[in-house]
Amino acid sequence: MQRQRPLAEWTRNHGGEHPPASGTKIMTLSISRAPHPTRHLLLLEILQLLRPFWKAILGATVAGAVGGSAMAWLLSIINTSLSSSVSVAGLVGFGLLAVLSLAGQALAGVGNSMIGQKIVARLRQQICRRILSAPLATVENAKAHRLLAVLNNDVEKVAEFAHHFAGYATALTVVLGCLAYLFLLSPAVLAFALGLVALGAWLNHVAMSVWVVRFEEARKLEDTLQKHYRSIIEGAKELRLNRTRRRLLELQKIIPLTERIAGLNSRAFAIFWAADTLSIALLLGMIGAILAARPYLGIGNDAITGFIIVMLFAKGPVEELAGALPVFSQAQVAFKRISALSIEFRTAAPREEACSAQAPIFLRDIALRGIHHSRFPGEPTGFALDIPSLTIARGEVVFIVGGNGSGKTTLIKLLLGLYEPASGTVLLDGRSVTAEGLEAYRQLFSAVFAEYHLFEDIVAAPGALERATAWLHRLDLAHLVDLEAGRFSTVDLSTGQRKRLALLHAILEDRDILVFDEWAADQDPGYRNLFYTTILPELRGAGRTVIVVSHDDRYFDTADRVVHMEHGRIATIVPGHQVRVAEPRHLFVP
Ligand SMILES: Nc1ncnc2c1ncn2[C@@H]1O[C@H](COP(=O)(O)OP(=O)(O)OP(=O)(O)O)[C@@H](O)[C@H]1O
Repeated sequence: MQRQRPLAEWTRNHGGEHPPASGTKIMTLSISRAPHPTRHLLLLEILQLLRPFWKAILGATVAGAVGGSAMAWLLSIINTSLSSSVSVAGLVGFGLLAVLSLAGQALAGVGNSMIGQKIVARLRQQICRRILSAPLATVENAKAHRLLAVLNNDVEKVAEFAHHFAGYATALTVVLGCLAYLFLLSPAVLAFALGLVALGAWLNHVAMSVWVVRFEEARKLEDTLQKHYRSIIEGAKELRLNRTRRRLLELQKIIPLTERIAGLNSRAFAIFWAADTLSIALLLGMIGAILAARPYLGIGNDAITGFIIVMLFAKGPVEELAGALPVFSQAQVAFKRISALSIEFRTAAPREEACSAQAPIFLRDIALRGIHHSRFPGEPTGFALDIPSLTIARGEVVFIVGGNGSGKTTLIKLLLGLYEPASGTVLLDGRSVTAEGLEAYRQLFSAVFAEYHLFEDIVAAPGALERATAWLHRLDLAHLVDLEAGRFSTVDLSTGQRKRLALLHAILEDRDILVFDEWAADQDPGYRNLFYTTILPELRGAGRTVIVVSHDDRYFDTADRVVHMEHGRIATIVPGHQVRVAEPRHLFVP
């Protein structure tokens, strides 16, 4: 693999855009620091999210505006009817305007709630897509608890805002309609009302700038809380065995942290309620002041009663809008977090459609040349892997061995094209694997990692499902697991049994190269023996190339070659017997 240009440089030159889909050789970036989403990038993210819905947004806005204006007109009819008798035409007008106002608001409400929900769905899809297409190192470095906090917590906050958005939008159109009516009534009265609105807005703005800081602080702590959640679920066994650890986690971590988050949120809401009460006090004060100053203002009675009707009518929607502010602030904080993650995961990898999903033809060998890889680039200490040259021939069974932390797993992740090296190349049949070819290159492999995930669905080569039942018998799983509509009936099994099911997944995929990272470590002696002395030779016999990370020195002689790793380097390669490449065929039915 050849590193062409780092993502940071690309992003600098192209304003954070995706690189062109094809014709470029830009590789994915293995390590990316969490970027701070600038206003520009945030705006870009928001616009990208809204773009597909602009017609619906426009329609809902027009419906809302019509509904709000009709409401204002309605208020004018009510006001004039208070001082004079109502004609039949006036009553008909009242009815029509009421229908128009309600229809406009209902349409705006339905439209906005649909748009809100679609935006949330899109947001969820976009984050998942970005995580799915990001370089493995970015996912690993982002840490699971942080990703989960964004996926669960932040998206929910945005969803909550989206859920209420229709109500807010309707309230806003009613308030705007009321202001329009005040203008018709008397520009002087409108000026009063606008002064009031401006004062209220300023008050809320000041309060918001204080409470947003609290919300942001609380949100930061939620990441750590997610980590503790994982500890209490994943560490359930250990925590039950160690009372001191359990008490420490609960008393010194979870309780203080949750209290702190609650305290920050409560203070934020207290500020909101103070600002809200002050705004209502302002409104009532203004009505009182107008009533008191009526004789001196030179404004007609109509205008005064109209003003009071409008103010009292608009109080409800105004309160609703004010109540939306903390929800909006929380959604804003959450959206910033989502965007930061989204931008961090916006990879310079070629777009999906530009990549071939077809595995290339594998004729001769895969190789690493001049590879240097460091887990945390730029840091002088820390693990680094240096592989000047390593070639694995088709049909070979190669063991990668060495002490803990010597770099075996890192080496296979480089061979699989999962990590991008800082320098050096991965070669397939002598040709370097480019960024565009990487996706296809990875389809050559099936792997069972030491830290693997067991999927229930079987995504197998055509015809492989028939072989699955036979393999379930062979691996002594048939009495526990069934095949149901292309999936395993259960994956809730013992550690060794789960690993055997993972092996079955790899075999059913029928790929050219199989990689097993300490597969036999959890197996009983019988299955360990079966793996090394029967399954590996069978795979070799079926023309497969097999790479095995192993600590089982008893079985090293079953390999064609043993690559010995030490401190991120190849210490020795012990040659085995002559490799005889078998004709590829489907993996057999046992
Ligand atoms: N999750 C991690 N976070 C930080 N550094 C890591 C992590 N995993 C591995 N490393 C670093 O990478 C080095 C190589 O790890 P690697 O997993 O490749 O070793 P290994 O030979 O497969 O070890 P083992 O036999 O224990 O599985 C380690 O020595 C460690 O410094």
